[in-house]
Amino acid sequence: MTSFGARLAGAMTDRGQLCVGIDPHAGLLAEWGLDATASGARDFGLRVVEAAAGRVGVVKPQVAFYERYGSAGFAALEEVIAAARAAGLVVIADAKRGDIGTTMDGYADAWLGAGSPLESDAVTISPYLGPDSLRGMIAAAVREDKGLFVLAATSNPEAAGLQSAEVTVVEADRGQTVADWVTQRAGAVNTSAAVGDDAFGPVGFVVGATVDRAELGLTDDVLHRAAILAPGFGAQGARLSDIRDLFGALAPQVLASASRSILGAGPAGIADAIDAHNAELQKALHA
Ligand SMILES: O=C(O)c1cc(=O)[nH]c(=O)n1[C@@H]1O[C@H](COP(=O)(O)O)[C@@H](O)[C@H]1O
Repeated sequence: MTSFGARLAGAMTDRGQLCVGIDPHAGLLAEWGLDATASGARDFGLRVVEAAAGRVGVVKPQVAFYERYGSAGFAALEEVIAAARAAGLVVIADAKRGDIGTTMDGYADAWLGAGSPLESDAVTISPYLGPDSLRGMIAAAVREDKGLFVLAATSNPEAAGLQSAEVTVVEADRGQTVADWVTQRAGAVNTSAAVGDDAFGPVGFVVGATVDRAELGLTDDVLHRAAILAPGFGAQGARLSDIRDLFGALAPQVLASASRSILGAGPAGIADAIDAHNAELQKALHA
């Protein structure tokens, strides 16, 4: 199978750098004329997939909005993921899983395992049990040709206090922020012999578009060969037209993620909203 890094880079080259979030929260379901049930969330997801296919290369279903309906919600999510993958979209399951090593293996099986009902192309994961807790998950991504997006610099303002905190790391010869530590440790595989020389390695990072990377001690070199999932555009205030100012030399690595600013257009307007987001992004990237 082609590596995740190659699949993602191909999707970004062919279809651009916009990632459409699939976030069927209660307010949006009501606006879309759908019930706040697993079946409503399923119909919502399938309609977003239909609009996204051929317009973008990547979608990101928000697992929480399916999980809230229990087993019926997971069945709905399985259908949405399968439909997206069948349509040729790269699927990032936004599950934000994080636990100790052996338990993480279970999450790896669930989200990355070949033939798993929830099999996706990549999953978001949390490193706050320590970056080494991700080791098994990273090994699974390499083995399965799948991807990970590790929370490094999240878009929510209250996270900066934690992610910019300095840690004492025995092997480091300098103080390191939590964000720097996480990206350095988890991203090491991207330049190791274990992976090929595709544009991206298997470990990407979440770096919010609303974040001051310098404050978090995040330098460009630590993100070398990492895909960057950047939420925060649209509803959270960052503008796609500013992508080059926000990300500088990293801009070509950025997957700009937006949910509410697209989904709020409703079922009749979503295709146009995706086109408008794409046009704004393309103009900013290639001006
Ligand atoms: O991992 C994420 O996608 C994520 C990380 C982060 O730092 N901030 C963030 O907002 N997200 C997710 O991105 C989506 C943002 O939605 P909108 O603000 O509506 O575009 C939600 O599904 C969030 O859970």
